Amino acid sequence: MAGGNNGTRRQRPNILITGTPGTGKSTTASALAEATNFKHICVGDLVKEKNLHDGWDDQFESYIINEDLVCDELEDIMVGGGNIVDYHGCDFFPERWFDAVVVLQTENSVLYDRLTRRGYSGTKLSNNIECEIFQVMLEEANDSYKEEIVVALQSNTLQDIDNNVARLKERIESWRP
Ligand SMILES: Nc1ncnc2c1ncn2[C@@H]1O[C@H](COP(=O)(O)OP(=O)(O)O)[C@@H](O)[C@H]1O
Repeated sequence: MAGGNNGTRRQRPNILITGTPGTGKSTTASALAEATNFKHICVGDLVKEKNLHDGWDDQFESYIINEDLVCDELEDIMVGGGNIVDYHGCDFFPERWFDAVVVLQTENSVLYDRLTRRGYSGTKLSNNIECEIFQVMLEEANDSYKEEIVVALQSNTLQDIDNNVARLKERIESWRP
């Protein structure tokens, strides 16, 4: 993990929202960005838009993200704070970028339905369900960031989204450099 925490220089915090695909990162991040006037950065979309990848992976049916290009692209933006970043991974970002790391979690049956509706099937579907069962994203967050900034939140219902956004908004508003 590169660098220490020099977040104290930011006037506003940066929040990372992570979790297995389908847990509601994008929905939560965009609602939170709207509620706080922060910038929502969907890393998946950025990778596609700016070609920050090394091609398409047929097996995983996704782009092979180029982590160095993503970090270079975001560095200047992150320095200023006020960002809500969403991505289904967190171990390659510089630790110093984030003041809170939120891991969204969803019950297996609920996640299964969401991913099926999204058109996932076969290995792609089972890989993602396993990722959630084994809490891979929570473990990655705990391995990559200080315990006190990692928070796991349930994302099963629309009410959960409202609660999570309200809670995170409060945390953002009470944050001090
Ligand atoms: N907590 C939730 N309750 C109900 N539906 C949800 C919830 N979170 C996400 N969804 C729905 O599940 C789908 C995937 O959500 P999305 O935000 O795109 O997930 P992610 O960004 O983690 O892949 C969307 O159709 C969204 O409306």
